[in-house]
Amino acid sequence: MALLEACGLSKTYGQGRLRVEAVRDVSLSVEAGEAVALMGPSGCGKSTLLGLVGLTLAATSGTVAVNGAPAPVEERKRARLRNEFFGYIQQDLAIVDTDSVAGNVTVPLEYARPRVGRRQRLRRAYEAVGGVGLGWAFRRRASRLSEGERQRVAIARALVNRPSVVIADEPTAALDVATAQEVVTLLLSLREHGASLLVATHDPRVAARCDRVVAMEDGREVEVAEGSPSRVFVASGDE
Ligand SMILES: Nc1ncnc2c1ncn2[C@@H]1O[C@H](COP(=O)(O)OP(=O)(O)OP(=O)(O)O)[C@@H](O)[C@H]1O
Repeated sequence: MALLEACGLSKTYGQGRLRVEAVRDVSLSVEAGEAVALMGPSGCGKSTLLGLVGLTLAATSGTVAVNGAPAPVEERKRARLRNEFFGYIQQDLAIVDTDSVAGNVTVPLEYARPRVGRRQRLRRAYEAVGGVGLGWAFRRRASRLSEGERQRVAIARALVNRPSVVIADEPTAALDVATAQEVVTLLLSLREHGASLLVATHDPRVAARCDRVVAMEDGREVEVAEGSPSRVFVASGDE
């Protein structure tokens, strides 16, 4: 049984002339401890698919099962599952610049059930921040950090609630090559704790370090030769 299993997912935005079929009949599974890269040209539906699989978007059709059970439809139950099962790294990072690193990283724990007390929240946040090598910046304002450091804050926040699956949207897009490699190493190290990674990326170097590549084009999954992310990248016309 896959940890996460999506079947026949489709998502249509808008209506009439504004109608966009962003994802069309895509199936995808993620096993425990697996890192899966989602590749394809800009606008092919990667972020939308991450939203559907990560239960932050409602599908037009198709199903998502978590640990073999269908994802709940009711919003409160979905929110709870999102908080317990997933960690998210959004494309724009969604870091509150005016808050400290500690303040940003404790956010998922504020919604955790059963409740996690303040002292425990800070302890776990400090552990997560230390785990990404930013212990020294725990009390620092997020706005004072470099782009690579902010990316690490986003990773710490995604990990703080010990998720089973981390969903990352272009986590290396704004980084130089060396920092991007460090960030990927950090993300892949989650597997040592049994967590899985589903990462949308344009970067073949990121995809090459994952266990498996799922390629998309125009909302659909396309065939990819086993273990050849660079071919996908070239075929997608981005290089
Ligand atoms: N909220 C929305 N309303 C209408 N159309 C949308 C919305 N979000 C995305 N789209 C459209 O859906 C299609 C897929 O977008 P999506 O962001 O999922 O692609 P992507 O592969 O992640 O792109 P990128 O790599 O540039 O982030 C695009 O045509 C986009 O313009």
